Amino acid sequence: MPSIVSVRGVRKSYDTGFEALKGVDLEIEDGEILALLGPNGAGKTTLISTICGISQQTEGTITVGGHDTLKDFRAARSLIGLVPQEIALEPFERVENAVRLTRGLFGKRRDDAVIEKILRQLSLWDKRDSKINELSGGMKRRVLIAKALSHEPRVLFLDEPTAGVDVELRQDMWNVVRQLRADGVTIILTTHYIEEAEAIADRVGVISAGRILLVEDKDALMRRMGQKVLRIELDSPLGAVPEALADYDLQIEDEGRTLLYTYHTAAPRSGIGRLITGLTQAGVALADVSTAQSSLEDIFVDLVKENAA
Ligand SMILES: Nc1ncnc2c1ncn2[C@@H]1O[C@H](COP(=O)(O)OP(=O)(O)OP(=O)(O)O)[C@@H](O)[C@H]1O
Repeated sequence: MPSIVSVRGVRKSYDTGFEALKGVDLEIEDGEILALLGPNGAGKTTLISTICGISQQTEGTITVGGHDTLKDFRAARSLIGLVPQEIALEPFERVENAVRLTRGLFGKRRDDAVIEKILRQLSLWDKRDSKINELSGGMKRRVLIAKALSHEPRVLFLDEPTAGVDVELRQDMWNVVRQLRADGVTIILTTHYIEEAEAIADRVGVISAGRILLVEDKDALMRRMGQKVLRIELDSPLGAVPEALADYDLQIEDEGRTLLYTYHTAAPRSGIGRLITGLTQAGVALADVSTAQSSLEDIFVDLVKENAA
């Protein structure tokens, strides 16, 4: 898939001298939903602000739709919609007006059909004449998205779209995001919720301490996540894996007292039954058995820890 956003060798130092981005390379594919995961202070907001041209990188280049964000700021920015985390709206403004005004700020001519389409898409059409302070929190978030879409951007950045919202509203937001993607909008969202990335992302990026540690297809990550480790504690130490079990990828640990068997939960058969039978037939006595699942959260935590070390 072609890239809609290219980030190459980007570094960003603030006036304090602190380097928040330490050489970021990232290709965002046209039409994808990319979730950016990272601990507090990782540089997610800095990266988004830099791509959107709100702050300028110290080194490196960024293009959006082929336009350089520094040399060709207006053209690049016109392709981007940004939904901030904080709800910052004029309380007494009416919904439709607020969205129309934002379109005007981008220098786009008035187009009521576009505004209607956006409001309908976000289920705000019935609320178009409501004052913003009369809306629920969820509806206010939808207004923020409508404003970000008012100038028909091709790329939409959502900063923590579901921070602090209840489960039902979260599902609702996910549906909105999926619908926008179906309409051809590329979506980048930052999130602290790993299950959010699992639910809607095509790809997942992990950022920590100003570096991108991983960008990977979500399904590939889920397959990794589907790994389980069966830990078998033995009564007495084992020198080698019994011949009959040579086709199992077994690890011997703890001077022969522990056997580790890694298997995929998605596989039709785990092979555990045959393994236990094989061990018993070979006269190996088991003391205890347990399993542990590696989750996206584990992968994430391990990655971040390794990077900090
Ligand atoms: N204007 C600024 N001046 C100096 N340092 C800053 C500035 N803005 C951010 N930083 C620092 O840069 C680092 C990255 O901040 P950033 O807000 O990009 O992180 P984040 O990943 O978005 O975090 P969070 O998940 O908490 O929102 C932090 O250490 C932060 O303190």
